[in-house]
Amino acid sequence: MTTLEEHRCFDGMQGFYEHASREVGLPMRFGVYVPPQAAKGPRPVLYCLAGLTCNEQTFAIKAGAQQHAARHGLVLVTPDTSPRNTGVGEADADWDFGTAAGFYLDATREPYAGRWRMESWLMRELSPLLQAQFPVRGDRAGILGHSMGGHGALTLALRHPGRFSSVSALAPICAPTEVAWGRKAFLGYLGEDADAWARHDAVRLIEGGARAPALLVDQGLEDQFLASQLRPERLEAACAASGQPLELRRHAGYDHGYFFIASFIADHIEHHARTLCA
Ligand SMILES: N[C@@H](CCC(=O)N[C@@H](CSC=O)C(=O)NCC(=O)O)C(=O)O
Repeated sequence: MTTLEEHRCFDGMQGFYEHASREVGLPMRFGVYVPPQAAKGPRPVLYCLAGLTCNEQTFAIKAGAQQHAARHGLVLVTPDTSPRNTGVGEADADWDFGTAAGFYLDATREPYAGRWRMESWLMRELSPLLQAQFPVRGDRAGILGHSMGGHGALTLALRHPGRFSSVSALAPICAPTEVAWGRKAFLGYLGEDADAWARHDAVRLIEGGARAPALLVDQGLEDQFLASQLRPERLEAACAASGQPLELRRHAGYDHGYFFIASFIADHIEHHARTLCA
């Protein structure tokens, strides 16, 4: 693991790191915020997944989460959103597919299958690496995400029961098989395999019986992607029909961006700390 940058932040340390990923076969980057309480021993960890066009620095720089993580003693991890410098030329053609648009799954379709292994990287490689290199408790992890990262947080929690004790999302893509961003990504990464698509769709997973810890979801009502790409009402309906606990909060006036995230991130950190730091 290589340290790229480290910065003192709210008496803890915000760093950015790179390691040679076995799963991806390329260097992968991630950010880690270590809170001051970690000086006395390992702390619970909260994975923060960013959206389309973002990298490992975006959430760390723009969300304003560190001050709240420092208060509660949570380690924050901000993984990059896709492999980089893959040599797959077409991966750089669009902002909503390929580079910076990994959708937190393992691709099965060429030319993406070898490198776009975001789910395996996060779940099988980054998690043990963090426990080995940082003061992180192995038994207490939460996950949150924004937009494409919200899709990632919901689906990873639903697909890996027991791995995350707390889950939340801001403006998540709730039903990717029904919207353009998701359909484009799933076709490109998974091909025309409808069953595989359903296994990476939060609404379909919940309808199929998968369960996650109680969900907190915030959504701005002036979000430019609300009706076309996000569809929180589909998550609301699936949770109501199946008994999956969900608190969905709708906020007048807020759009899709990081000013929205920064406005509600304290509530999300609090939501996770209530379980992870109990
Ligand atoms: N370039 C796009 C807008 C891209 C965008 O809004 N990205 C969001 C995530 S969208 C879903 O995953 C984001 O978080 N951007 C980073 C930021 O700093 O705001 C367009 O032209 O519409």
